[in-house]
Amino acid sequence: LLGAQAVPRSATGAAAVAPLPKGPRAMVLGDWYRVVNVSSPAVSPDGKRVAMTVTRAVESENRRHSEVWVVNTAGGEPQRWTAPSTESSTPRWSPDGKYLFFASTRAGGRGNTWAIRLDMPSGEAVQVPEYPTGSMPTDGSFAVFTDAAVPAPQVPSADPFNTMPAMARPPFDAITRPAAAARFDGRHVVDMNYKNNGTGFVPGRRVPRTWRPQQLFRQSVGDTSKKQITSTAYSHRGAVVSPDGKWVAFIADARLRSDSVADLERDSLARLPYDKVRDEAERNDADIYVIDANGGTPRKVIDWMGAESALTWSPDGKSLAFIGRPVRTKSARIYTVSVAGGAPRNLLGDWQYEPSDMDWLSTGAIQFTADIGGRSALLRADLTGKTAPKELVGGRRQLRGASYDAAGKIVAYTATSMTKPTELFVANADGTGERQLTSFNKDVNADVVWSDADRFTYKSVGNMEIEGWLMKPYGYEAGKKYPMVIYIHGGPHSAYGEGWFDEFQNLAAQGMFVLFTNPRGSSGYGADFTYSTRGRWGMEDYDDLMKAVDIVAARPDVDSTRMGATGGSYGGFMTTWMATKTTRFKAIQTDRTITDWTYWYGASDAQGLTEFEFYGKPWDNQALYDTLSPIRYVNKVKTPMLIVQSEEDHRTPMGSAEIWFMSLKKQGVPVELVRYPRSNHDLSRTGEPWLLVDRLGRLRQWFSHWLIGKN
Ligand SMILES: CC(=O)N[C@@H](C)C(=O)N[C@@H](C)C(=O)O
Repeated sequence: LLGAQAVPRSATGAAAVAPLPKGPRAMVLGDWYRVVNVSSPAVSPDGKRVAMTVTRAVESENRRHSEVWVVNTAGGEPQRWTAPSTESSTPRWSPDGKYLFFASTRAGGRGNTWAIRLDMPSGEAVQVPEYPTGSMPTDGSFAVFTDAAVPAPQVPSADPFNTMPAMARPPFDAITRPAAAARFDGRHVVDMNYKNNGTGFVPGRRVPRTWRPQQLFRQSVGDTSKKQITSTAYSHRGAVVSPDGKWVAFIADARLRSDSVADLERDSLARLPYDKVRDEAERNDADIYVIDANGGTPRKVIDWMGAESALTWSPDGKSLAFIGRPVRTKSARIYTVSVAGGAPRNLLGDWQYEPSDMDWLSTGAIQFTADIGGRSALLRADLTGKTAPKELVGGRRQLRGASYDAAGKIVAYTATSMTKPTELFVANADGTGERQLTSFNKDVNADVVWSDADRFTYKSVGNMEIEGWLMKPYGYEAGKKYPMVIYIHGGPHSAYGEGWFDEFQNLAAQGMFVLFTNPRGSSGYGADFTYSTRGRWGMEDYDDLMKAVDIVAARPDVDSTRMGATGGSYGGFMTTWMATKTTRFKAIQTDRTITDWTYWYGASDAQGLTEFEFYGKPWDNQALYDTLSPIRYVNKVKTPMLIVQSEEDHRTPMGSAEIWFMSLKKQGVPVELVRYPRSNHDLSRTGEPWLLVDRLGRLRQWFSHWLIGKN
């Protein structure tokens, strides 16, 4: 009766949790549930407190749980501020200090914005409809936000298909109809975007296509009425109010064309075959505008070629800063421009790295975080643009989510390093006086000896410098030889780095070296590096990976006869590609894999990736789609492979894994396919905890079996 029946179908049942041995010791799978994640720090306007989201796994219930916690910047124990019975996250303080707002799914309210009162004792979270959410002037008297002014079109209540499951209903443009509404529960598809990795299948429209341009609204604090200040056929994006409350800056179509015209033009261009002159040219789809905060006619601030984002006012209200990217293949820069107009100033010059999270502080400084290869740092831009930005907080770690007090004196951020899961830190805004404010992971850190990694760089094809890391096995002893597994990241435009990572720790704990690198194509090294693999996937980036393997295999403590490879998504493509090109690995694991780019193009929710990277659609460039598809060379594979795939992965759908599995089976190559239910492309990151940990266990077992000879 137990057996298959004992496996729960969903995350509802509670299960007993086995106690773990005291440390110091190697990580065991159960430790995964103990690691706490800290995110979304928010410094109070007076700089005295920091609120944050704290997320833990609830092992017995196979779920994660998030709460809002608060800690004094002066130090002391962090306190939980939201109820353990509900999910709460992403806190933010009202500028007047009266409320701590946060997102929550608790029942009995409208929308998901809730607040804790700070100006009087109050036990329960409340909703405050008279306190608007949006961009506020310095005095915090009102907020500006964007919303559609017209309601979404409703399907008539008399629609004969209303009783059907949403995906089964015949979409608006459909020619066919169910023989009987009650007898068809399949999926009827007419539109291109009918599935999405996160949300799953997306029902088609039951009404004609309409446009609902985003308008500017303002709402005063203490008043629930919302005043619409624009009424246009184009959308307003990224709206920000000037510090004095008189103006609103926003981003909109460069010619203020209606959303319908801009969308229809984009749709028809997207149908054309790749054309070098047209598709590689700089485009000006959007520009920056300013409008009176009570409405009127907008004025264009600048005609700037490229895409603008992260619009921010200077504290004196005379200038605007934005992050601009001239074309997709060029690095993003921070620019400032006078509100009166004129040429924007590039503050980063030809600095190699790209900004994110920019703030223009009330002290006048522009600060931002940036990935510097595999680490990240907090930096201050030179407002003249003459010198490279100054690193304020850095080191071999990853910083995220910088948040400042109103005076621009204090900054809080989360940080993680190779052997330290995320915690909250605070420093003076100039980077001095840093202190760690939380130790949520104290107990697990005391029990588990997390493995550290040595960073190295090496020269690869074309003299390109590549960054890599080698993580030592748990219990490493000089003079002994250990197996090694190389990890290959996805994207391909993402990166590994200087942060605690469950996957690396999982294998290092089994007594293996873990090698990871950022081959060309990775993000974090500037756009030239990121896009240097365009049309050449699996070529020089493969060489970059294999050169790292050569370097490590030559070490006296690495057993080059016991090497493995693993990777997910683009890394899944690369592991199958490797399997067709070399037999030097004793075992490979391929995760959320891609083995045929033409199949992937048709089945994935992200065709734009290869349309750009492979210079067109499969029928525009079929030879490239074929040449770069591992399935074309599957007859060369000799290496045992573990394939891990999620049933609801719409990014890298199951077909690639199925054909790989069948091809290896037919050739007698050892292969296992593990298919995870109720999970999508993000199983290894945000999947159900029991399934996620099960996957980590399979990787341990696979490599232990083939590389160590134990299971
Ligand atoms: C853009 C994108 O989703 N690419 C996928 C093929 C991919 O490689 N994703 C990475 C980020 C992953 O690890 O899932």
